Amino acid sequence: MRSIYQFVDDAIEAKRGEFTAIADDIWDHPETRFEERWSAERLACALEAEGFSVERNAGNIETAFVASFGSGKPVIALLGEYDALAGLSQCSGEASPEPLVEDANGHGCGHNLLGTAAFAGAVAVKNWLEQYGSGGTVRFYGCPGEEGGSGKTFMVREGLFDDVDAAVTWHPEAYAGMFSTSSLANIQVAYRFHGIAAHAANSPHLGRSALDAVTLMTTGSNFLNEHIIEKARVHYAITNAGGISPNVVQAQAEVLYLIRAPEMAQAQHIFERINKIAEGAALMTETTVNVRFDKACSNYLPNRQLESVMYEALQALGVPQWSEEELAFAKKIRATLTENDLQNSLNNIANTSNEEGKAFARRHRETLLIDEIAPYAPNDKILPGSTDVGDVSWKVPVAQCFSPCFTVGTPLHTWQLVSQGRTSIAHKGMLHAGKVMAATALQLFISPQTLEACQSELHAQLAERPYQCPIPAGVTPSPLK
Ligand SMILES: Nc1ccc(C(=O)N[C@@H](CCC(=O)O)C(=O)O)cc1
Repeated sequence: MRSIYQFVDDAIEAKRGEFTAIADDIWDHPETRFEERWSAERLACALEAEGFSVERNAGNIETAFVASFGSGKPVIALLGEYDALAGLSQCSGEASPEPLVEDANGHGCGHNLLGTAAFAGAVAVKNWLEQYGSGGTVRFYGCPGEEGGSGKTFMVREGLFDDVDAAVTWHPEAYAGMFSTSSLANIQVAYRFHGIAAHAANSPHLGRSALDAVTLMTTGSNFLNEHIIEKARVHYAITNAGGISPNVVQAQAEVLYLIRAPEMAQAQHIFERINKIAEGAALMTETTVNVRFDKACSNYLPNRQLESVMYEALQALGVPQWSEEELAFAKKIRATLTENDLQNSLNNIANTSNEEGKAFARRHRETLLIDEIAPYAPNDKILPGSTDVGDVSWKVPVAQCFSPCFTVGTPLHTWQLVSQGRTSIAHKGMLHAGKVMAATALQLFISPQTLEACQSELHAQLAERPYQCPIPAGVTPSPLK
């Protein structure tokens, strides 16, 4: 048998055109959380055409689906995302901010690539199972609403991962490496204040302002910020300011909080304190407050066994090489980034490893497109962000890699990222990630001992810290309003 690395490389290269077309199609239809109807259907149909059987509306979530090929154990999952961000519309391949459609959505986190690479990986695994397999199931999980929605946490709560043995995924980045850190747990919760409308000049004494309550609540939580653990973060967005008329006392107003901490228990503790601030604000203003739990996700639990399998695949497969045209475009993008953008991006790269990682980041200060694999070292660091892959990682062993899709220094959630997400640079990184995920998954089919080692590692952790889904029963996925 040829090496599995050669196999996945051939399998994915053979359909390069189809995969890049899907990623571009999803880029062309940017849909925000839980409204990814077009994107989910594009992938679901492509999976059906490849012989997968597709369960749509998985877990009763309209834009979630599970595609399976094969039968029996082990069940290995590839996780794909396809949601976009609001307000980030941008023409592709441009080195200046130019919305494609004013005020429209855009793929500012590269999820058009994320979902498509997982699809490519699933197809390569399926091909291998057909030719060489002796049982087992490969699944593609169509995971909606990662951005602010925690789609996967809902999917975990609905039991969709109950019979899965391990999962792999990735995230587009400026470099090839391992997602070796934890991430922040978070809770998102909406506070809606109800007051009494009144003429703001004639009878303000009869009005009770919900907007005052929001203002006092945010003031209170900003004071709280100094008295919580250092790594926690409390952000908010005022989602309803009570109208646009200053001469009407605002009868309703809403603020959406995002509370983050390294551990879910810490986030829950801060959430309780924020609830008291909300009650205090209502008391001060003689308004009432309604608390709506929106969503939550757990911190990510790295699985060192599975990570080392994936890192081996990454090293065996090598990294994309860049053409003169790609480097020339990257140079133009780099010219739009600040020194602070670059430093922040290099810090993020350094954060995924130890001293070697810092040296790697320093070495790439002038690099436009990285063509070297970042060092990997298990560490206790925390990504300053959250991901709903966290909840999957408490359920089954998970490994995640990064793949180079963007110019070094490109921040996530910016027009520069949207612009690069439909170029040959992004396509190369995406196909590369598909190969790494496929090869990692195949090792688990080939070596039951390896899979068992990954599972023992997780079970040892769960014995000490059992998992509880942080989203209470009854809470349903909420689209961006
Ligand atoms: N490899 C990554 C995974 C997630 C993110 C990220 O930006 N996640 C959002 C998720 C927000 C949420 O969970 O609500 C965030 O942290 O704000 C960034 C890199």
